[in-house]
Amino acid sequence: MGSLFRASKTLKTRKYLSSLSLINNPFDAFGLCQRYCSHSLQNSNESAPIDLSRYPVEKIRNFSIIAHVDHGKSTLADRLLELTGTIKRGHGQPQYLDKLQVERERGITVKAQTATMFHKHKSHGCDEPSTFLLNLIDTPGHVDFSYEVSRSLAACQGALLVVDAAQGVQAQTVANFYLAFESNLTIIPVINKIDQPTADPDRVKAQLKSMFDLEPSDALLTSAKTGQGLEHVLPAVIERIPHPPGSSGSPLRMLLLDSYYDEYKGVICHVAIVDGALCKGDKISSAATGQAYEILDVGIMHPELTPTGVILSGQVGYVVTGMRSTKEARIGDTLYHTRTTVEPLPGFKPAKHMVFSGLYPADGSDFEALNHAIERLTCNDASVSITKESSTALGLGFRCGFLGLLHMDVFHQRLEQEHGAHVISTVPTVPYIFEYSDGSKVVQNPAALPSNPKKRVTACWEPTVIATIIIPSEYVGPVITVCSERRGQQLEYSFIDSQRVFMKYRLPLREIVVDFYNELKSITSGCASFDYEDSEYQQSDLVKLDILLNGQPVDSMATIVHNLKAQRVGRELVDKLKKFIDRQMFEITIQAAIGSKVIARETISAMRKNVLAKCYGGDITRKRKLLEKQKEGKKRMKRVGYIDIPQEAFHQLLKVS
Ligand SMILES: Nc1nc2c(ncn2[C@@H]2O[C@H](COP(=O)(O)OP(=O)(O)OP(=O)(O)O)[C@@H](O)[C@H]2O)c(=O)[nH]1
Repeated sequence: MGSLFRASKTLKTRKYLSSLSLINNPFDAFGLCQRYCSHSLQNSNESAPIDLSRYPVEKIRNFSIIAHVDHGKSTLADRLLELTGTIKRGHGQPQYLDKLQVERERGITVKAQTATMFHKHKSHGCDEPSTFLLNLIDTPGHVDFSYEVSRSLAACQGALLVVDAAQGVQAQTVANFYLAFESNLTIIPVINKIDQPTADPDRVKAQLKSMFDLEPSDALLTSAKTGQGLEHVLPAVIERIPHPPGSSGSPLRMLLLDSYYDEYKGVICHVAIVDGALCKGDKISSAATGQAYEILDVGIMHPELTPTGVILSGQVGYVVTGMRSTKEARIGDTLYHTRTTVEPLPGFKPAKHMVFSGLYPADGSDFEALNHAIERLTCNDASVSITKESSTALGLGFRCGFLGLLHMDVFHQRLEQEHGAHVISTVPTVPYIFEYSDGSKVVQNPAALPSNPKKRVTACWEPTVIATIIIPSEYVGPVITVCSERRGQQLEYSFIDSQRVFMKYRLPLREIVVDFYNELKSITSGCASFDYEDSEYQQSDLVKLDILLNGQPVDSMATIVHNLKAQRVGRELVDKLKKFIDRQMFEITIQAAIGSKVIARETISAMRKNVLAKCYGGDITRKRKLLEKQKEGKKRMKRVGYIDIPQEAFHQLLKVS
């Protein structure tokens, strides 16, 4: 009954709009929206409870919260949402905008989230306070998700740079500052956690001045935990951050920021209206694909999806179109009214895949189920690249490209938790370039290389990164040792203040994807902070390391390593496998080899079945015959026997660097 009522109401609205002969006239979008809104407000509180036409660009502020991991972005976002009445105080759900189960369990933000708030503020020179529309974007802090940060910043004119009052400036503070700075955003420094006993806001102010030239007097001092100083945050946002450019009277240009799949509504796109206005029922086209759609629903995130029937220039909101899959929703795409001509917006650089790994169903017969789970998850995480592949040991599976190791981990966890898939993942690898006499090739799967690439390969290159490391000065020695062991080259070394050192290293990506950050943290008692950005390829002496079980190479365990490290990595892999492969009825030899040269070897002895159990006393020759038969059988098993490799063995291999 309810849906029938809604449907007839929508029909009435559309008839009303057609009677105004505006529905197909995109140039009069703003007029249409005004009429649509006032009409809707007169007739229904259900479809348009918030009248966005009251918020011209001058009354809008779009800002992000950026910071190093755990400096309190999501907690600060919570407090601002409470302060503006967007969510109830004591809603019982800390880090409200961290909606994914994995975000709650790990206490990290993985996906940027937008929330629209309304705040009354009396501007300088005005007699009366007026209400402003504020769009807050909470961003992830971890380096793997900096792509999310740069996308969010495209919809903003300002950013709150949150810094922990005790920890001070850390590696991702530096990275995020430069992302915001390069996007020409107004940066408001917020020194958070001032309630901590070890807080030293003056030291942090001095760091902000020396590293980023941010004035100490501009810094806001807050405690998102106790609420201290929070009353100054939103006035600073309104006073210091400029309103978005653009005008609602211009032809529509809408930037597609993100998309996800909802069981009931289909694809939901997060958008920023750069110019013009958009109404429910409008026809829009994609600049990337040329595909046309009708707007079925439009609104804001307040903080849940709240239909408004219209969104106007400068606002950030969501649209539901008839898109069937998120593959149609190209992040960074420009959407515009069909039959208008607009200059597409610059969009975003495509996400760069740093790490590749094979994903296989734990049970070979579950391939279709895994395929389905991956398809559904990539609807909500379009930054993963997927291609099908097959392995002799693991059967049919997928080669997936991730933004980093944490991203890979989070993807696995979401596959298991949200889609019930059980997967085996292979050793992560980085994209190497191998040059053959007939051209070069990017290798994302070591199994694709011939066993002795040196015979045919004329040169090989590996990707490098520029790493930023910030540490207390007493740990400089051990950190330099670890970086040189990982083939790093120091580029910069300076003091942030009397206690902390800032270093820049060029490191091969292969060396940091596996366990580098954990090692850094353990040698610095958890005080190191680390960030990286990708850099150029460098020529390198690489070899393919094969793992053989009973003489048979296991393609899914092959890896590419630097020649100098091959011996150590081979030994570690063989030792780990010996620990995790169970004894079987036959002997198992585990070997690591480069081409035909075996560089490490271990043996797992056979379990012995007592074939003489039923022979009570009696003839020695009969016993001998039984033992001979057993030996023969074992030889045969060793040749044809299928060795069970537990999932744990694959997981352990991930940790060998
Ligand atoms: N003492 C104190 N703790 C705080 C304050 N703000 C946040 N915290 C705590 O710091 C931890 C991290 O806070 P989050 O808000 O999740 O940090 P975040 O920057 O969003 O973290 P990521 O999303 O992982 O980057 C949580 O345990 C918070 O309770 C504060 O002002 N004072």
